[in-house]
Amino acid sequence: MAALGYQAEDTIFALSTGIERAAIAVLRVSGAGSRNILLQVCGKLPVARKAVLRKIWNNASTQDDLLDEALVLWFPGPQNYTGEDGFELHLHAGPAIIRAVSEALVNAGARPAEPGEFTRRAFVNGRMDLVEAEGIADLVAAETDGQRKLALAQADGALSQLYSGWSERLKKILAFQEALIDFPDEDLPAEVEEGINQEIQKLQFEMQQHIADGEHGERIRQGVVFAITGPPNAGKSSLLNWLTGRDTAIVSSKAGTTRDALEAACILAGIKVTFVDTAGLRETDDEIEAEGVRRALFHVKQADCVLQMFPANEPPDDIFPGATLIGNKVDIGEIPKTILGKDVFAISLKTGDGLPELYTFLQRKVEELTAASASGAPLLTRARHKAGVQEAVRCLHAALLQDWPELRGEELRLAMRALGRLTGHVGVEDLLDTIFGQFCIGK
Ligand SMILES: Nc1nc2c(ncn2[C@@H]2O[C@H](COP(=O)(O)OP(=O)(O)OP(=O)(O)O)[C@@H](O)[C@H]2O)c(=O)[nH]1
Ligand SMILES: [K+]
Ligand SMILES: [Mg+2]
Repeated sequence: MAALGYQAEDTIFALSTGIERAAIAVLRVSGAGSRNILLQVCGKLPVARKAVLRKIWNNASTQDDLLDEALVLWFPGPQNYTGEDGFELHLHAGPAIIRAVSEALVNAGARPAEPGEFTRRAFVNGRMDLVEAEGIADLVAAETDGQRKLALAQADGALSQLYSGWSERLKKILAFQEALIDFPDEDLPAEVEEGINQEIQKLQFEMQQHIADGEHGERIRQGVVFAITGPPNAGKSSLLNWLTGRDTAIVSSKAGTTRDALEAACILAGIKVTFVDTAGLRETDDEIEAEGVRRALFHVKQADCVLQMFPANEPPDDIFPGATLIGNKVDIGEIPKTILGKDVFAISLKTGDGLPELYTFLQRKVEELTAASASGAPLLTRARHKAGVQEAVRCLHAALLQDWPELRGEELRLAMRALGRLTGHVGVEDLLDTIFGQFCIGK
């Protein structure tokens, strides 16, 4: 496993609870020096994994400088989060107490942890793989139910099992492939080679399926984006404000009110949804408005879903690909039921007509965009995973095209390597800083 010589032997500590006002603050310590440090600040080692009330001293042996009375938990390694000896102090959460106890820990030989250092140690000590560690980072950052569920499954190893299952199968294929290389003149049944091909194709198919479902996982993790577009005065800003329950955008009867793209987010069907209100689309000589229109079109292109609005009596001639049509101001004029064969939602942001139906539709749309995979397999959640699985698919494809058994074996090994990098089982030293740098301090 990767060596982290410059820091692995240090004993680290961090405040694991938030810095807002609270009743209790947890200081967490991990590393080989934990036992001695704990003895120095509280005198006697508590029973493992049992919360015990103890006085915390700057130096327990001389009993000078009482700092707090706290719950102490002693977690000897390796059966704990980081795999090293460690302990927790559940202090009264006053800033002066936290500062004084932190200083006592430094006096005793610990140093403050870097962001993600606890989890990085857990990885280095084989307590979890990289995909699980990323799941922990996502779990801590989760704001919506969708993000929480996805992260929990990942931290729990569901995605890792999928990837390591593929690795295991590749290992078997490779073993058969080696047999073909080592015993070219033996009478290995023709089914062996045929079987290898079939198994490679099957793996390739499953991986491609996983990549195809991956958009859903990334949307759950990062949220779904809806762009609101249409001509000036369609009521786009009114819709943004209504959907998010906030007065984000200026609404006025002056056409061309909105220039910049405005974003506001809310939670819909357990998913973070960002609505982008944009400048009304029209030909204009005004330089600033023209830039607004250019940006509007950019957002329409980027969005997961486009809400194309128009005011009563002004039905559009063109429809953006895949857009949902919304006719507003049904209170003052006619709105066609369909345009170019597409259904139209008739609403009024003034009277509230049609809004419950639109809201239900948007919830369904979000569910559709983030639905679990048809096979029930865990979803891919990050670009890093996508790149790794894509690389493995490319290698399997190359293996299938390769007639030379030795070269075919090499492609299979490269595919295994791509999967190994995902979970962190091979060659990931250069990735570690990127991955663990995203964590907060204390995790
Ligand atoms: N009668 C009626 N007026 C509405 C309705 N919805 C919005 N309005 C009015 O229409 C005008 C334009 O609304 P906005 O929300 O600013 O429209 P917009 O599409 O954002 O306009 P731009 O930013 O200029 O492109 C405002 O005066 C709103 O009060 C509606 O359902 N019925
Ligand atoms: K307007
Ligand atoms: Mg507007």
